[in-house]
Amino acid sequence: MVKYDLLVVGFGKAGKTLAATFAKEGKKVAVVEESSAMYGGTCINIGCIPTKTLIVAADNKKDFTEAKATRDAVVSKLNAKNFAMLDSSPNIDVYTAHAKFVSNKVVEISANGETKQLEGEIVVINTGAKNNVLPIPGLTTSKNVYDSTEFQKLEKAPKTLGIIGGGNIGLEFANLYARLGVKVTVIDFAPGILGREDKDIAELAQGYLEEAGIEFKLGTATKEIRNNGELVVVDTEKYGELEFEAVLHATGRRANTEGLGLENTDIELRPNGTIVVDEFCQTAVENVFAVGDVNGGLQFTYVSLDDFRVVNGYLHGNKEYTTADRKNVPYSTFISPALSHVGLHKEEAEAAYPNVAVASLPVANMPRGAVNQDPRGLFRVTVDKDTNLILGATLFGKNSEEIINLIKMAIDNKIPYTYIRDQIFTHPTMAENLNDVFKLI
Ligand SMILES: Cc1cc2nc3c(=O)[nH]c(=O)nc-3n(C[C@H](O)[C@H](O)[C@H](O)COP(=O)(O)OP(=O)(O)OC[C@H]3O[C@@H](n4cnc5c(N)ncnc54)[C@H](O)[C@@H]3O)c2cc1C
Ligand SMILES: NC(=O)c1ccc[n+]([C@@H]2O[C@H](COP(=O)([O-])OP(=O)(O)OC[C@H]3O[C@@H](n4cnc5c(N)ncnc54)[C@H](O)[C@@H]3O)[C@@H](O)[C@H]2O)c1
Repeated sequence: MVKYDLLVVGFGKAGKTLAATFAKEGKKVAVVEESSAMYGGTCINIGCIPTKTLIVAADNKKDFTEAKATRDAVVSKLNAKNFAMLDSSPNIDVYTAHAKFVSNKVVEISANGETKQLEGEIVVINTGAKNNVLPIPGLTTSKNVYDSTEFQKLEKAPKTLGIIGGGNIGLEFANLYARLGVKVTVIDFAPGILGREDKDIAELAQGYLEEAGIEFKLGTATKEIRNNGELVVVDTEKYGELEFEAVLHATGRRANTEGLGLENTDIELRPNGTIVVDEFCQTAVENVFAVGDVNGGLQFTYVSLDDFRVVNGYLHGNKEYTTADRKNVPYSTFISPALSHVGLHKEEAEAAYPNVAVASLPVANMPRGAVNQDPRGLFRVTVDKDTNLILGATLFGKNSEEIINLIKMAIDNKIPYTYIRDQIFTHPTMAENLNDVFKLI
């Protein structure tokens, strides 16, 4: 048995940051990662970074082969950098092996036929999530059907692509592949895409995606998937049989707790496989934490990083910040243009506050829209007129993934909308239009 001050299971965002922090303080740390292809976790290797690299490459008019080569180069560089960041520390042992709990604070690791037990005074579970596999007959047995991880390995783009699931992953890949010249069809059982957004904004987004050549087959279940030679047939309830060269399925991601041996511990699981934690990300076992996607919170890299802040504070005697204090988490969907949101949506705000003002400004009216030669999109802000505080914003337009963070800061710090309305911004920028949209309140 090898003993450590901190044992991290899974090389995710929160865990690797805790490992580096504790090692700097002279603590003995182990990090167990089951695959060398995953040093740095999902975001670096199969998630945010490779997909956004592909999107930028396509924006820069690279073809599929060039875009894929750029993606692969960025991923291998960051994978190596992440490994080196931990491995170069004399206080960290990185084990490339599958970890399985044998008791509350002991995991067994096995690699290359060798088995070892590691014990942590503090244990952090950061095993992330994996692609959900729906029980559709033929989904796992048909040729040319991929999840988002396998799909990124293709060396050649299909001519026609069916995407089952029009969520974040589905829409980002749909827009990307349409730009690369692929005929894309999105199939979803929801009646509309982007269901949590204001209806008119979701419809606007769908319109832009359709202009990009994407077809939508919504409000339908998929009965079966099978092959017709090399082609994939998706048999849908509402639209009958649809045929594609390849199919991507992206219908959510499930916590990675299967095969982790948690039945040998007192750690509790929810029915959907996520780990039950308190507001410090602590499991039912003292000093055993679960962070990132595996604990059932929002599945974003920056939420995993925020779990790090919570656990790190707790372990250093600062219990001021908990997950219950985490509010106004912004998000962006990287379609073209990017769709970003923070705080309440229009209807939520109107239901919660008696005196709400909502203002919208089309990108077509913005000087930077003309400069960018891209008039698509809309900025919408929602304000409580009784206090002048901002309740929410949807920024749909180029670079909104950057600007949305400004609004989050304003909401968190209770900066009244009048401040942003009258603030000096650089020109010509997308951000300066916050002056004008708040002027409409
Ligand atoms: C295609 C795609 C695009 C995405 N785009 C974005 C985006 O733009 N922005 C954003 O914020 N989020 C995005 N996400 C979500 C984001 O990637 C995840 O929320 C985030 O990476 C989760 O990090 P984590 O800390 O939970 O762990 P992860 O980074 O998932 O790390 C978990 C690690 O644990 C390892 N592991 C699992 N089980 C074991 C075991 N038993 N033993 C040893 N190791 C194990 C895994 O191999 C993995 O490396 C995207 C996800 C995908 C799939
Ligand atoms: N830009 C980003 O920040 C970003 C990008 C990609 C992924 N992510 C994260 O990864 C998570 C997983 O992404 P995702 O796209 O897999 O999940 P998702 O929850 O965003 O979307 C899943 C989609 O699948 C659909 N669906 C479910 N069952 C279906 C069925 N039987 N047939 C057809 N459609 C069905 C749902 O209606 C939904 O539209 C996201 O929730 C997000 O947290 C974030």
